[in-house]
Amino acid sequence: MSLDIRNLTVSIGEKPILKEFNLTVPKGEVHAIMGPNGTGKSTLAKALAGHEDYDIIGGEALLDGTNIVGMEPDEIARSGLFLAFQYPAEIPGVSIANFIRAAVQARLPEGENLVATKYYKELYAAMDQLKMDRAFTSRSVNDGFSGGEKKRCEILQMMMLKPEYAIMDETDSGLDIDALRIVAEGVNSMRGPDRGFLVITHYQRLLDYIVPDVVHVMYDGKIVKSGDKTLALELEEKGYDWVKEELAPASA
Ligand SMILES: Nc1ncnc2c1ncn2[C@@H]1O[C@H](COP(=O)(O)OP(=O)(O)OP(=O)(O)O)[C@@H](O)[C@H]1O
Repeated sequence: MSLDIRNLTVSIGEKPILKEFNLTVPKGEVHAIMGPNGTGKSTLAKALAGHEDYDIIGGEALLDGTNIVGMEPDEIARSGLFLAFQYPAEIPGVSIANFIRAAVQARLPEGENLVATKYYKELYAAMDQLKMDRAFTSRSVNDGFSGGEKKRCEILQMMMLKPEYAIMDETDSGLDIDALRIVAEGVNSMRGPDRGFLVITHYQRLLDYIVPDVVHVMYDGKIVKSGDKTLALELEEKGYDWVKEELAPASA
């Protein structure tokens, strides 16, 4: 059981961004992707989530064997893939409680109804874990939230939806040190044999808290190097130039 991305080629307008991209994240593992700005990390996340601006012109993305390429975003979410956005959208007029409730309901088998008392009990427990004030439940999704509050709200959604696979796009950006730890604990509490994570980050520090099984380096629309968690430390220390030099030693 895995999220299996095979030869995925994605363009924005005429510009190719992902070029025959390959990656497998088995259930039970946490994979991290690092890489210089503009190499296509967010493009990967958004293309997998079915964002309309990204044209998938080749390849497939198999979620436990089912190809999600071409599916609508809500169908992809119902299939068990969750994306925590780098820049979460604001949804004025829709409360967090109602938004998450509708999303959780949509993932239930047809004919099954969410029991309100059970839902709120779980919601409050997750909010307590993330140290979110309960007053947030009645606020509109992300409307006027600080950067860190938006990221906590994303993790709250993930904890309630319990996806099979979660992609986190720079969830650590904008978090203060305490919030980083709390968010990481939220993620760690969800780690297990039935779930896979893909964590996109620029900073090794996040990976001290969410310890990855595999670290990948993405460059120019492809994974160009993979290793264990020590690769992140090496990147932090040496930057990306040595990886680029390894790719093109003749021109270095
Ligand atoms: N909607 C868009 N329209 C045009 N170009 C885009 C669009 N979205 C992304 N791009 C371009 O695609 C390339 C890859 O962007 P992407 O956001 O995937 O990179 P990234 O690796 O996530 O970068 P960062 O580390 O800075 O977040 C960039 O050159 C970017 O300018």
